[in-house]
Amino acid sequence: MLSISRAAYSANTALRGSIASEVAAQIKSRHFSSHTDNSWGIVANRFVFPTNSGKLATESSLLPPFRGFTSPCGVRLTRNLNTMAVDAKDLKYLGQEEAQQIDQELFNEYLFSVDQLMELAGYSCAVAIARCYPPESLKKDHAAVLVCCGPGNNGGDGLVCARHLKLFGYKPTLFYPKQNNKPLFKGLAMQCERLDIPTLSFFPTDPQCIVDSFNLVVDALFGFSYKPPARPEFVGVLDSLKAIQDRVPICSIDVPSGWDVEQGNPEGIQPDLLISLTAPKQCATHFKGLRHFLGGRFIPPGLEQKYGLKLPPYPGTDPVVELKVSHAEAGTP
Ligand SMILES: NC(=O)C1=CN([C@@H]2O[C@H](COP(=O)(O)OP(=O)(O)OC[C@H]3O[C@@H](n4cnc5c(N)ncnc54)[C@H](O)[C@@H]3O)[C@@H](O)[C@H]2O)[C@H](O)CC1
Ligand SMILES: [K+]
Repeated sequence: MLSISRAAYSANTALRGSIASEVAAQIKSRHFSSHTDNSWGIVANRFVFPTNSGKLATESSLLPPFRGFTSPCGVRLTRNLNTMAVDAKDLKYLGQEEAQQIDQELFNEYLFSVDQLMELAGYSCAVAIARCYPPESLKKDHAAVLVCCGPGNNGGDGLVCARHLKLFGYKPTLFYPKQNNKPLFKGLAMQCERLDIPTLSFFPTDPQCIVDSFNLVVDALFGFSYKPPARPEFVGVLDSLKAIQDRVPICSIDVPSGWDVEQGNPEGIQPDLLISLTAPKQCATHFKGLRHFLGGRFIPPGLEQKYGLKLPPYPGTDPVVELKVSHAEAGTP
């Protein structure tokens, strides 16, 4: 076991080189034990560099780099071929203030607790991810997935999602740099820890480490309360996600992180999968990825009518409904 901090990692080129060459040489596993990383202000339980059992699948050994049809992790994604996908044209696309109003009304008028809605939201995200990227189709390290969680409720959805992904047979790892101290969040983080979900204590500065280790990145950094520009402590992470997005698909929860909730962000990350919660936000009209789901099946009909949400019917008992993605329509809510 080896202790490592972010500073040590950055300063130690030999260590970085050894991590990279580990992948090339298909070395079996590497573990980093508990430590405190003050530069992020967090205590991470441990860092585990995912193990590679058997032959490591590299991009070139798997597939041609066809973004838009086949993801580099070997999963075939289809667009608009899913007959269950519904036309999103009738849906209402929410602005930031309206999304926050609905949220407050759910808590104050309908007396839901945050825990309840977060559980349903995070669960629906895990279901949508499993539909698009079944664990058995992911080649790297037993379906290894990196779940990046922010400080707000979007991050809480990510923690719940990570827990369900683990129960679905994935191998999630958390990156949760600014941990929320509220009891709800501490509980969610502890549940992940008890499920043996490790937490990265720093974000690898070498994008290749992420590419080699993870099949997918779940983006739960910021949701509908984000206000650009990103504060300095998150700029590096958002840049790293941009650097790897053509090689490791990003699945964004509710809002692609770093996007203005209404205007989007053409320079920002471009997820392959977007899971909107409650109702899509206006920025979803700028989504250029492959598949778009609606989740968070908890809106009472009275609230749906009051805000004119025109939600599509969810199939059967499903917690998610797939929305058609039509890039010709992007920009017209
Ligand atoms: N009704 C629903 O649909 C539900 C949705 N859920 C999820 O909750 C988020 C919204 O959560 P909220 O806590 O209001 O905000 P965020 O998570 O988006 O982020 C707030 C967090 O981020 C910090 N922040 C804001 N701007 C910046 C910036 N420019 N740089 C750095 N940090 C920033 C801010 O200080 C806060 O700490 C919604 O999207 C859904 O995912 C619920 O889980 C269930 C109900
Ligand atoms: K997000």
